Amino acid sequence: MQRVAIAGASGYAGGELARLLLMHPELEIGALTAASSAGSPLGAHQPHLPQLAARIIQETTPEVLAGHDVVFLALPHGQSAAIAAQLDESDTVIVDCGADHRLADPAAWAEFYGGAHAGTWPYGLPELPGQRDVLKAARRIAVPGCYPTAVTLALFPAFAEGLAEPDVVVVAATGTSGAGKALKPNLLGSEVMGSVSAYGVGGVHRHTPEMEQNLSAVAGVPVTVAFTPMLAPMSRGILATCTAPATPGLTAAALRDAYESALKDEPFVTLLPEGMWPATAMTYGANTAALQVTLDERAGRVVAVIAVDNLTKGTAGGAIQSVNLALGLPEGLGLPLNGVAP
Ligand SMILES: NC(=O)C1=CN([C@@H]2O[C@H](COP(=O)(O)OP(=O)(O)OC[C@H]3O[C@@H](n4cnc5c(N)ncnc54)[C@H](OP(=O)(O)O)[C@@H]3O)[C@@H](O)[C@H]2O)C=CC1
Ligand SMILES: CC(=O)N[C@@H](CCC(=O)OP(=O)(O)O)C(=O)O
Repeated sequence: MQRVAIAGASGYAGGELARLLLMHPELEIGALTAASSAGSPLGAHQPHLPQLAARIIQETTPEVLAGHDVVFLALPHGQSAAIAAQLDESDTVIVDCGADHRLADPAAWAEFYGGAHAGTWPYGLPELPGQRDVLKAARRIAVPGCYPTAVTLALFPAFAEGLAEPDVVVVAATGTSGAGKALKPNLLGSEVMGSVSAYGVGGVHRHTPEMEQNLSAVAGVPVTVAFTPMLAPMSRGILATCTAPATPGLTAAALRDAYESALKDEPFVTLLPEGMWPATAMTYGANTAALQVTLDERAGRVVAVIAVDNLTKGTAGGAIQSVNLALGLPEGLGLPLNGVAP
């Protein structure tokens, strides 16, 4: 058994990590830490985890996090880099579920996040071409953002085969848990229920450079992404519609073949049967992405629609998938393939 600490255990990402780790046969939960909730029982914050209800949350300090094989940092942006810099354990796998170590370009960091760029860690998306080999040796892992996970999985097969022009448009709806637990006026139930609203419009959402980074690496040329996120009245889930101009001469059959071939060995990315379209409910609580692709022949565009659970494949499940690789365990160990329905 390898021992695992969760910093940010009172939050949404920390709670999902704990839920999944309780089902993992090779990882056991050690320290559970947070900030304002330190000293209180985990059950007060994660009532869906009765096995851990009596565990007392500790302060997030290097001393408390020391001595674990894996440390998950599910902390607000900026906080994970600060604590990671104090964790001087080269053999420990340190996993940043926040954004601090995702971007390679300091200028993009400065533009979208501001402040000092903490550096870049191996990117925790095993499905990206070549990334499994990187993660097998990793002792630091940057967990992708939830939207970039969805968008990258939806479009990488097209860009890997040169089937789309590098001019992407994404419109994606997310549930409220994406914003974390902190109370925000626009996330009050009375504001969210019965309404879908756009936010972060006009190229300003901080996940834009991360999507561009991933797709540009696959395409081998700079890819621009026009991204419009939306808030939907659901607790979990992302549904992203991703389109790009088709390269001249592309046929629907060639597009389907490319996706089938890119995804045939991917355990967690399901290319749905033709005619079936993704819905967030397909992935609820599962470490899966449900994907469909087609060619809009009239508009000349590749259209990929994808659903993920932002907390599972979009954060905690994806993080554990990468940790499995880093520890030399089977990549899918302990991770749910089946969702919850209805
Ligand atoms: N929610 C999502 O869908 C996704 C989240 N992430 C990332 O995961 C991270 C956590 O997000 P999420 O769980 O949603 O956020 P929450 O607001 O739900 O939880 C934040 C957690 O961090 C703790 N915390 C806050 N400040 C500090 C600090 N200074 N020192 C130590 N602990 C602190 C909080 O403790 P306390 O409650 O005691 O104050 C809480 O446990 C973020 O970086 C986010 O970007 C990534 C992908 C998707
Ligand atoms: C509804 C809502 O606000 N969603 C979040 C989702 C982003 C997220 O959680 O990802 P990281 O914080 O890991 O980058 C947002 O759009 O900012």
